[in-house]
Amino acid sequence: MIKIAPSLLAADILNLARDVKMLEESGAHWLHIDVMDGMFVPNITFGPQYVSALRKITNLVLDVHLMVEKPERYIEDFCKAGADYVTVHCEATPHLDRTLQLIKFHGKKTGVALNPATDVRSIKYVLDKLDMVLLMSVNPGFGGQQFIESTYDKLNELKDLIGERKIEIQVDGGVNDEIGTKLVACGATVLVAGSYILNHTNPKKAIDLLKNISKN
Ligand SMILES: O=C(CO)[C@@H](O)[C@H](O)COP(=O)(O)O
Ligand SMILES: [Fe+2]
Repeated sequence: MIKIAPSLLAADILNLARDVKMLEESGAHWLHIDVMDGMFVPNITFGPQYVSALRKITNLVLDVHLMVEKPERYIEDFCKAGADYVTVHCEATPHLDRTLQLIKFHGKKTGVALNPATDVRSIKYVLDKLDMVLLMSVNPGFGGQQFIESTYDKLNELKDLIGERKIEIQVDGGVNDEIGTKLVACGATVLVAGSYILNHTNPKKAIDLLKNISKN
């Protein structure tokens, strides 16, 4: 089954609890939390406090996407705040293997994110430590950007690299139902969608369309 992970970057920050309840009632599986530090990416967003506040109001999977330089500095904080998945960028640390071990040490699921220009082979030697790979289909930093078409080829390469291993394949950036259909055909198992879901006139309908992709 395809998992749908709305990005809270597109939620109304002053009505966060309302939006989370609406996403729960609309059938979202995960909540995707975009953490940006103003260094790895130009934008600044949320910290561990945001995750602990969410943890108090929802049982949905909290999927934390760290767009942060040297994420190893913050793994403990985000794990203790209640993250379920912690995803770090392979471009952001010289110590990817150690950082993944740290996430596992705290009992959480591991993810590695790859920017659009990063070769999938850069994660070849950490595959045995991964629960998820996140392919960025826009350049990280902002919601509402246009999907990058080369992501489909990259997905095919990633699937070959992963082989029979049980690793979730998440795609993040510019996803809608039409693009999602092609992504799932190429092997994506988790779809992140921010503006498509939260700016939709009927977010439940947007989630339903994404959820129904696997049945097509
Ligand atoms: O990580 C990021 C952006 O850096 C994403 O999670 C976006 O927040 C997705 O938003 P849309 O492209 O779906 O609007
Ligand atoms: Fe993200």
